[in-house]
Amino acid sequence: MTDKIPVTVLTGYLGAGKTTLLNRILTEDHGKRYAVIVNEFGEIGIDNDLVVGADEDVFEMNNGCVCCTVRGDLIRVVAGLMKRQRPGKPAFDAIIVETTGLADPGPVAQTFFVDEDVKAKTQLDSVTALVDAKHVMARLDDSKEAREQVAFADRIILNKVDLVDEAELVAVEARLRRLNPLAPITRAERANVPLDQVLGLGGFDLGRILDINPEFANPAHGEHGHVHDEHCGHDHHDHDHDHDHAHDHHHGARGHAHEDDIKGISLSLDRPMDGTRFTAWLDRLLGEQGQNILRAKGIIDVNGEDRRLVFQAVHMILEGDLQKPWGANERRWSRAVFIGRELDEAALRAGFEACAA
Ligand SMILES: Nc1nc2c(ncn2[C@@H]2O[C@H](COP(=O)(O)OP(=O)(O)OP(=O)(O)O)[C@@H](O)[C@H]2O)c(=O)[nH]1
Repeated sequence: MTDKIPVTVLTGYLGAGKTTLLNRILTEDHGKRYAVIVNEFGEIGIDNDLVVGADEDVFEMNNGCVCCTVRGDLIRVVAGLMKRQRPGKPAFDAIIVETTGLADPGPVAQTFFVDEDVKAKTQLDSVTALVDAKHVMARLDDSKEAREQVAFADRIILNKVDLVDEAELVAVEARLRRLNPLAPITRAERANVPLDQVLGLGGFDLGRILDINPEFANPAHGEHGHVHDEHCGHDHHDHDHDHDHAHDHHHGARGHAHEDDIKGISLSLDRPMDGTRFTAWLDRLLGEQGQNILRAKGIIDVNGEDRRLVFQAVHMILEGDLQKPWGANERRWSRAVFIGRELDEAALRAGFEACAA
């Protein structure tokens, strides 16, 4: 045993159930204090508000895409966490990092091996991948990131088993197994896995990852604490920069391995919305364009309603409910993010704004 703080990385494609699992972890009666780091695709923080009991222990990193920028941010956030103390011990028992659904978890995991300071104080416990049983086959076909997430995992949670039949589950499991022969696969509904199958595993297998990528634990340019990978063609000299949005969207031209055809569109409105009109618009939108909408979610200020309307969609599957009331001094506003292919931003914005009450 070491006194290093264990870190669990939750990965999995958009909408697979990472936040659902996170909320399960945070609400279980375990007497532990977790620091949660959420990295979200899109500019408006939504995940932060969807994590239960979201308070000062949730740290958000909103970046348009995931590469060296996020690792620099991650190092800063983790280093900041390590400085906090409870009497005689660190402020947290463990750290959980929820990566964006579009991220290759490799660079995130790498952070815990290449930065000396982080390495000295933390221990990567495991990388757990959530898999959406209904949509994963299509994603494994068309998304390199989805394949990497599965290949990289120490444990795979095959979630949403309620949405498919047994034959399909068996087929999915066979395919996951081909991508990752070693990680145990646990079936789950609403991420209902026993927590001892996710936390405290001591499961991150560096040897296995070095088989896949021998360069994994080496700083790419051989510098002390260098955290960038060989794909990064940017000018790296400043690890202390804040969010470096400036280079977020140029990877395509540099051959960066992101899914450049996928776009995240953030919408917001400071006036209340007409609930009926908004729901009808969203239903119609998902009906017509659900194939292209990988993920949508939002928090809506509904006219005449004290509670916030929270909606979530993965392709055509939509869930929504009224959640906690707006606080007396809280800014009441509606915000939503749509992530997908071939989305018409102007039309989405116009449709959204037309729902104003
Ligand atoms: N039917 C069904 N829906 C589920 C299950 N698990 C999660 N969901 C729903 O799937 C949607 C996405 O779940 P999240 O936990 O937000 O997924 P995520 O991976 O955090 O999503 P991103 O952060 O956007 O990538 C939500 O509407 C959940 O309620 C499940 O086992 N079955």
